[in-house]
Amino acid sequence: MTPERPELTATPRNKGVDEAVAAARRVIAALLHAGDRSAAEMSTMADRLNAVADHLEEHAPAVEERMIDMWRGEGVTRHDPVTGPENALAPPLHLHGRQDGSIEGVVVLGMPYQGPPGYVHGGVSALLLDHTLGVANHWAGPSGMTAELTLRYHRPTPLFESLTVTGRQVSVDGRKIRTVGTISAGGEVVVSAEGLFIDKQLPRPR
Ligand SMILES: CCCCC/C=C\C/C=C\C/C=C\C/C=C\CCCC(=O)SCCNC(=O)CCNC(=O)[C@H](O)C(C)(C)COP(=O)(O)OP(=O)(O)OC[C@H]1O[C@@H](n2cnc3c(N)ncnc32)[C@H](O)[C@@H]1OP(=O)(O)O
Repeated sequence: MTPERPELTATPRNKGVDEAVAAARRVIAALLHAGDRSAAEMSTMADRLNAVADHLEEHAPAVEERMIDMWRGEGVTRHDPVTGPENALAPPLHLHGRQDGSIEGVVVLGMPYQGPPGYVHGGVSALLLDHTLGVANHWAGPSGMTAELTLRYHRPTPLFESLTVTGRQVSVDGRKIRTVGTISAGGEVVVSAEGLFIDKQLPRPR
């Protein structure tokens, strides 16, 4: 039996790379928050962070090997820049399926995602919606690559508040897949999206 709210994105594990990535997200947000107004000694910070990066680079597998890994099994939902618990650029948005065939997730965006003062960058909203529409297609049936993405920004999208992101496949006509989605804040739609996806799968690294 399908659970009532099936998970469509990987649940972050409180260990391994997920745990380190969660810490990296904190560092990114804290650096932006602190800025040069902070009392922290930033050149010491830079040395410490570079030492961490040196260590990681030294122990990382070859890119080709890692790419194969990323596209195997559950890996497909672990590395993307929207939901991926292994990707420090991902807020991350956690998506689940709804009984009506659409999908939904909730996210709070902080300073690293700022565009206009106090509000989310429009390109970040586009990123969230492109990905959510793509996952909505996977959930509903045929999926593909984004050919067109049309956005309407109705109201500024607030930082530091719960945002609900939704996606729903509306039609499939041959290879053409049409999908819609929204971002809402406080129960009001702030961004809406319409996407045209073309049924095409690029080969996975192997
Ligand atoms: C069971 C639940 C499991 C849930 C699992 C959860 C997660 C899923 C797992 C993995 C998730 C991973 C990712 C999914 C999420 C999000 C992904 C984000 C999406 C992207 O980030 S993706 C990158 C950006 N995207 C591109 O990088 C595309 C570049 N582009 C191309 O690669 C080609 O351009 C392509 C392929 C689009 C088409 O090329 P093509 O050669 O295959 O087809 P062709 O050109 O013949 O077009 C066929 C018919 O579409 C019409 N058509 C085409 N383009 C059109 C347009 N723009 N406007 C209007 N009509 C258009 C033609 O007019 C023709 O129409 P007609 O047949 O009527 O003549």
